[in-house]
Amino acid sequence: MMKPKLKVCGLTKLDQIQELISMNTAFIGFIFYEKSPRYVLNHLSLEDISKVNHQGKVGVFVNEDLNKILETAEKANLNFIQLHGDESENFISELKEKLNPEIGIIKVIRIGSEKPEGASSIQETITRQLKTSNYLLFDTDSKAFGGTGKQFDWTLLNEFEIPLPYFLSGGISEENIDNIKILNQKPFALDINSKFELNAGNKDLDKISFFKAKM
Ligand SMILES: O=C(O)c1ccccc1N[C@@H]1O[C@H](COP(=O)(O)O)[C@@H](O)[C@H]1O
Repeated sequence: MMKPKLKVCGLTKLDQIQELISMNTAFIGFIFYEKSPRYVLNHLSLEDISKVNHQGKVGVFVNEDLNKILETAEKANLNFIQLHGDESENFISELKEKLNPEIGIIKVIRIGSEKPEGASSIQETITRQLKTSNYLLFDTDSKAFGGTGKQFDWTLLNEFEIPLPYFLSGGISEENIDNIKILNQKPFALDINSKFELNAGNKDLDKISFFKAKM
């Protein structure tokens, strides 16, 4: 089995970013959602982010204006756009058309406590992303959209045909990570966030390093 890559999301401190890069973290995530307690522009400028020398810089957006995403991607020199809201396929198509083709698109599918009939509509949503997205990311549904530290029922993923590599997210921690063995299709990457913080946006690097070694 291929070992999943690691994404650490919700970064706000340059020293922690450099440390994560030196630990060979594959993806580093910046939240561009003003309502998030990890809103990166309260801590760093677009120029600061643009100067971070890494090929896995992910910008997380929630129902953001298309031009704003394009502008942020260019100014912060992002490598991936994570769409964490209710972005339609038309929106993602238009974004793909206008975005630098070297930037990958990660579409988030938020999963709640679905009834069986909900599962078929999730499958349709998953299948539709094939045309426009490069990756999927499964996270727990919530009013805050993400960063809640809550896990969804991972067994649901075994009911879906997942045609793209995917990031597994939503309350991942050292306590639940062993359960990925139940997944038929293994994640391309694990996305960790609030379970590895001293406070919002301030990561516990020792805890991350321990987790990485255990992965
Ligand atoms: O972290 C946030 O504050 C956030 C806000 C809005 C959308 C996404 C957000 N973060 C993403 O949430 C998931 C899961 O985080 P957690 O492990 O449950 O804390 C992760 O993909 C972040 O990119």
